[in-house]
Amino acid sequence: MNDHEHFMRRAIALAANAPDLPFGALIVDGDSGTILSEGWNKTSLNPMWHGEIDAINGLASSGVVIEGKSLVLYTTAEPCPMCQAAILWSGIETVVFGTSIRSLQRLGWRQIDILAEEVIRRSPGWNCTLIDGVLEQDCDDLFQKAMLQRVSFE
Ligand SMILES: Nc1nc2[nH]cnc2c(=O)[nH]1
Repeated sequence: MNDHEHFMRRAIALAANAPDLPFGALIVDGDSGTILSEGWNKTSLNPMWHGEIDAINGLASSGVVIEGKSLVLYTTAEPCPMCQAAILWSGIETVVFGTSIRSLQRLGWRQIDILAEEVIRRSPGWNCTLIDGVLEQDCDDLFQKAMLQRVSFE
């Protein structure tokens, strides 16, 4: 298992905290491999509290000095435009995700139709590398299962 898969497994484990909305995220120091913060979707408390926002807030309130660090964010799903903008503002260099927004839409998830790469493309001078499709099938399965559960309760 490579590092990306290792940390994506952790994002999947974090997503289990929100089985109906399995968006798990963590931020890692890319040089040392230290996990700096972890989060998951808490939109039942606040509609903006996406998994990525939870991890970013956790890092901001941890007191860890981030200057000079190469931050990598792992998330079970491609960041929405709100999260991708927050990622740019946070200086996170690399985002690694599992499921794509297109896959989520295919599985029936309501998503804002702006891809993370489009947010970056429209932000010249802001640097962020996207790495997609890490443990994609495992992540897709999480979202498919959550959607099937949801439909069966309707
Ligand atoms: N990536 C991502 N997309 C979402 N769409 C709705 N909630 C979330 C979330 O927490 N993360």
